[in-house]
Amino acid sequence: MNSSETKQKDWWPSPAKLNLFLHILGRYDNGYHQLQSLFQMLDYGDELAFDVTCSAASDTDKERTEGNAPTIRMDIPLKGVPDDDNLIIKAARLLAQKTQCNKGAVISLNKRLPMGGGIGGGSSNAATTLVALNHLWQTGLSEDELSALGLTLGADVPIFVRGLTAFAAGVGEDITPAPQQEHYFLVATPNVHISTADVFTSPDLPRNTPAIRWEDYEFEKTRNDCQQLVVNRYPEVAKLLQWLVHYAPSRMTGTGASVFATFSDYTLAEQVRAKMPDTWQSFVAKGVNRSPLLDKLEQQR
Ligand SMILES: C[C@](O)(CO)[C@H](O)COP(=O)(O)OP(=O)(O)OC[C@H]1O[C@@H](n2ccc(N)nc2=O)[C@H](O)[C@@H]1O
Ligand SMILES: Nc1ncnc2c1ncn2[C@@H]1O[C@H](COP(=O)(O)OP(=O)(O)OP(=O)(O)O)[C@@H](O)[C@H]1O
Repeated sequence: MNSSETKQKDWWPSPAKLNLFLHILGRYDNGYHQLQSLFQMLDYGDELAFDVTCSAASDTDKERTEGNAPTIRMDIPLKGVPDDDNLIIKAARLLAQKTQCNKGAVISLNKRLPMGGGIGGGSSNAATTLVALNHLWQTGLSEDELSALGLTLGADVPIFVRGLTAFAAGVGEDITPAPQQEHYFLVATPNVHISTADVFTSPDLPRNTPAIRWEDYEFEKTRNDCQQLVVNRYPEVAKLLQWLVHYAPSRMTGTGASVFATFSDYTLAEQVRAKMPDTWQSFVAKGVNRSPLLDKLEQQR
């Protein structure tokens, strides 16, 4: 893609998140876990652009299903993720189906976030798709309706639809906005793939952390209940945490593999990043209380 094409697109932010802590309180009958977590929105992430189509799919379009089904497809398929499995396409199809919308979309993705990193890439992409297409297709769903729809795609989708730094309980859908001091985070990802489902099905995972009251939250008094298991299984995550903790308070996010270190100063975070071995992918971002997706939506109205 050349730079003039990039400029013409109207990009919608799809920010990353961090789990500043993640406690596992128990397990529901359906196998999902009862969590408590603090989701911190970041001012850094992927971007999505939507080329809305109003007519039926062309005869040559492989995406054409039956009758006059609209085209919903990626402009360029995400590497390793067929459109049928891509959460962006799943979200768009779900919205079209739910609202009986007869418009389509060709969707471009500027992928910056490491996939399967515990920073919410796919879930955030799904949420941005729901929010943006609900606006562009004028399908008129409320934030509550979009969140409920998002939950069927993944536990983290509702928090990205809401777009606020927040405490989350239940499987992640019971959200209480919780503005935090806006720190800078050095986020680093070792070159290992960790399956969220594998971590959650491990017999070694602790599942009995007592509930905390939100008003009692302090970073130092909390932890990520998945971290020890991941550190034991993945020496690269252990090595990265040992390296980071030397500079700042550090912890794993989600089920890994990404970890974050917290700084009050941007320059300091970048200085530490500059010292980091190249084998670890990394970025520095600001923790924000309001997601850039909400700002984008507001600009459109
Ligand atoms: C743990 C977190 O990373 C915290 O941000 C997320 O809640 C996981 O969110 P996600 O990747 O969107 O999760 P989903 O796609 O809904 O589920 C992936 C897998 O994680 C497990 N899972 C997820 C969320 C949850 N509360 N309990 C679970 O047990 C389930 O085994 C599920 O098969
Ligand atoms: N649009 C998408 N972006 C990234 N991954 C996607 C997307 N659609 C489907 N996936 C699949 O989802 C898997 C998990 O990716 P994702 O980046 O969402 O994980 P994660 O960062 O661990 O998320 P979370 O923090 O919500 O657990 C990928 O390995 C990929 O196969």
